[in-house]
Amino acid sequence: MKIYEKAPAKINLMLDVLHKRPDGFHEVEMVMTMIDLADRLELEEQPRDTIMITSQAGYIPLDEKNLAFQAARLVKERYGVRKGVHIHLDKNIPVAAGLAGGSSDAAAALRGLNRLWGLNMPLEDMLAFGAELGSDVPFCVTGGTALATGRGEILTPVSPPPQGWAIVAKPPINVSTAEVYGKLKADQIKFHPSAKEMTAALAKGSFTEMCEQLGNVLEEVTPKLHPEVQQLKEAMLRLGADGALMSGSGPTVFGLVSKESKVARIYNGLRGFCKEVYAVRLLT
Ligand SMILES: C[C@](O)(CO)[C@H](O)COP(=O)(O)OP(=O)(O)OC[C@H]1O[C@@H](n2ccc(N)nc2=O)[C@H](O)[C@@H]1O
Ligand SMILES: Nc1ncnc2c1ncn2[C@@H]1O[C@H](COP(=O)(O)OP(=O)(O)OP(=O)(O)O)[C@@H](O)[C@H]1O
Repeated sequence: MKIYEKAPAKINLMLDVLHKRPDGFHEVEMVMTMIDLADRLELEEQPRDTIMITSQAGYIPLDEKNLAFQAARLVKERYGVRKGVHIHLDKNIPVAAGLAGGSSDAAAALRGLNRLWGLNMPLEDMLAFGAELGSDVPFCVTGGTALATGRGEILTPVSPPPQGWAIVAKPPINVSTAEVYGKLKADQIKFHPSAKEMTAALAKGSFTEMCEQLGNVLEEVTPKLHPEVQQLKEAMLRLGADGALMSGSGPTVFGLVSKESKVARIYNGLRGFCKEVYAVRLLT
């Protein structure tokens, strides 16, 4: 039997850091939502009790470093499953981009294995396993639109964004999330975006107010290391995006537009700058 699971990418509509915690993680307030850009997982039982990961993408680890492998290993250990699985990852989400590609694959693996092995895993277990795998994984388990607090694993559902489009562009540079958080001076943040105002804008269904409330304190770090990030953001706005922001720790920048008629101009304008550009719907 084969099972298919979709693993959508996330964007951070806002990301604030409150302080650095004694455990080294940062206490955050983020509003995250999913976009219609997704990896596809194909899960199939194996005759042997092993976990095998394959992918058409040549540039991701396929061993125990892969987050989908780690998800499968965790489920097997905790639920005492003595069966093997082959997970094929059809990667579409750019890697190390700030779009939670690996985290979403891990979450989709948890959902898929629950079905493949008929485990009836309670949601709390999936969320707890997700939190062991990475800060973004619990949100990827539930999907939708949520306020994420703690180190990102405490989730409160909020209203989805109004209908609209995201133009997503990843410059050809690699960014380490740990390095970006490491370089942030949490006590010297110049401007804190507001989770409260963002969730209020979403509750109103106002595209304009959602765009006004976009903000990410990690923009104090990544664009200083890589000026292309700021240039891309400015290009998005110049080409007519209603709002633009770096997602997560970057380097991906997304621009938001409510009108489909504006999408092509921004998409085509950015293709000159950047090879990896996508125009996708916000998932509502
Ligand atoms: C930047 C975001 O993607 C925004 O959604 C997340 O905050 C990061 O989520 P993630 O990639 O799943 O992060 P993890 O794999 O848990 O952590 C990677 C590294 O980022 C740093 N980290 C992560 C989350 C957090 N709240 N504080 C941190 O300081 C830590 O140094 C950690 O070792
Ligand atoms: N299934 C996977 N897909 C992509 N990368 C993976 C996967 N599993 C492990 N990795 C590793 O994780 C690293 C980060 O990739 P990923 O695409 O998850 O980053 P990201 O989009 O910045 O995530 P986040 O937004 O959660 O910080 C990659 O360099 C890669 O080596």
